[in-house]
Amino acid sequence: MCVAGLCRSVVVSEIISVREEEENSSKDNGSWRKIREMQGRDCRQAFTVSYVERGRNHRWRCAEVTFVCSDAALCQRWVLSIREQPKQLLVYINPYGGKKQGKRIYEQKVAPLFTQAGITTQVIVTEYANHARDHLRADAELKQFDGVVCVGGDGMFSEIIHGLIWRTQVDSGVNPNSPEEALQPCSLRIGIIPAGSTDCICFATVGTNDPVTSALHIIVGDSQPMDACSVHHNDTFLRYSVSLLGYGFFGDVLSDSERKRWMGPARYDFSGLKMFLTHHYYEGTVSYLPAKGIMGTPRDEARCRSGQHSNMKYANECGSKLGEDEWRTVRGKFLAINAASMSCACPRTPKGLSPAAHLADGTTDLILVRKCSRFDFLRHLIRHTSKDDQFDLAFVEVHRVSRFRFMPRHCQSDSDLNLQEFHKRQIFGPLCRDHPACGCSPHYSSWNCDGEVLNHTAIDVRVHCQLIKLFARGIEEMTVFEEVTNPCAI
Ligand SMILES: CCCCCCCCCCCCC/C=C/[C@@H](O)[C@H](COP(=O)(O)O)NC(=O)CCCCC
Ligand SMILES: Nc1ncnc2c1ncn2[C@@H]1O[C@H](COP(=O)(O)OP(=O)(O)O)[C@@H](O)[C@H]1O
Ligand SMILES: [Ca+2]
Repeated sequence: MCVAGLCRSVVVSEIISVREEEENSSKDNGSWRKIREMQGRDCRQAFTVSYVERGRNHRWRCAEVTFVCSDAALCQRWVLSIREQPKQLLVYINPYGGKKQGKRIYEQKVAPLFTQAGITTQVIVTEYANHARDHLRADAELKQFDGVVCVGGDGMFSEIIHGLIWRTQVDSGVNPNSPEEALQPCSLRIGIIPAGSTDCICFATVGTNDPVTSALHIIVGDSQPMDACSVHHNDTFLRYSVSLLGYGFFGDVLSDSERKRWMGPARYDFSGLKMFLTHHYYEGTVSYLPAKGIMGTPRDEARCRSGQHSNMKYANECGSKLGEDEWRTVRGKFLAINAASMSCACPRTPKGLSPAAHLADGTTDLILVRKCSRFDFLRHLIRHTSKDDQFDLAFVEVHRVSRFRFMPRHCQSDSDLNLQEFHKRQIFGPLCRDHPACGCSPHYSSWNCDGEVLNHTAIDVRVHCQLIKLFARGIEEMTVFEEVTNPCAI
């Protein structure tokens, strides 16, 4: 089918909207006359298709093409051809995330696209922390929605999954508090409109932090399954994590930066530099269950890409219980203990904390950075921003695991303490009890759990394969184009 003499085609699954052109419409600015001149008098039907056009760096934009034909039935089939797209969405906006632009970004860039695509919305601008989580847990009439949209950063996304996962378990009679329970996957998809400080979950699942691109992934109804870890302390549920669980460096950066929220996203640079200079290390024991039956390792060259590895469920996942004897243990002094359940790519590190990690394979990559010199730690950090392998250093080890535990050194009673209580005690005592005057490392760091500080240090982490779904498709290989469907052929 030709437009202005050019043969054009559109990928059916990337149609945003289709509208019939009315011949006598008041909006007709002579286009029908032009269509007739070029296509002949037989052309009685025309329709305009809005579709996804790819730009640079995984960005999507909306483009339009008008098709003409003589056959009304063909035209109708096109109008009905849009595949399952969401029709009703529940939108939560965090007005205080990132640079406080969430509301403006949604109203100016996203809402008009939803309207064009015929999507209706219920919009809730949050009024306090955990507003969205609590609304999803108890109040939201979820049956009427095809998905939930989160406008904010990783912390806001974390609220949404906590609400949704909890609600799904309670509705299906699963005890969300038990670390041994197989959790019920959430059926509603979540869309992320990036409006936070790091926005790593959006970047690692879409390839860019661009609100329009994210809105278009929602409109075309993309679906990307994603793993989530449950974090427990002594059989008490603490939180879920989908991206980074970090103790030591990333935990300290987060807790320091929370006191500097007024700085906006720059707080992470400030606290990052401060914590790098402080150079604290922490002692403890990490035990882990290596992932079984896996098809890759954290040292692979291959990346998690759309339609390839991102949807691989490894044999170990969701699966057979591994015996207690298969646990491995590492004791030592660590600058950082990180678990990356996805690459954790973000503008700070476009390849990510664990570049070969997969979104939906039922595993997390456990990265142990042992105590080393400041210079060596800097080498490790800088490698996140270059082609060099950040794991190819003597003091770094990385394991693909399905479960892990951490126990800080020092007395059991300390590690059982709620961290707030522990920090209170520290105010009245020296940081290091062994060497009161030396100013060396404190005993405990805290865990950075997708950008939220955890109150306990001793934790038990289990990966739940494909527990949630996003309106995304993973990062596309730049050279790969999907099969193109010519409208003449439908
Ligand atoms: C000298 C060059 C140093 C380069 C360091 C590169 C390493 C950066 C890794 C960043 C990993 C980010 C993982 C994502 C974490 C987010 O969940 C969390 C909260 O995000 P948000 O809610 O949007 O604010 N962000 C962080 O914890 C920030 C870590 C920044 C560390 C410098
Ligand atoms: N209305 C609100 N007022 C204050 N805090 C909020 C509000 N809505 C959400 N939050 C909290 O703000 C924190 C940070 O949100 P996020 O969107 O991740 O921004 P950032 O990326 O800048 O950290 C989250 O912990 C979330 O629970
Ligand atoms: Ca994973």
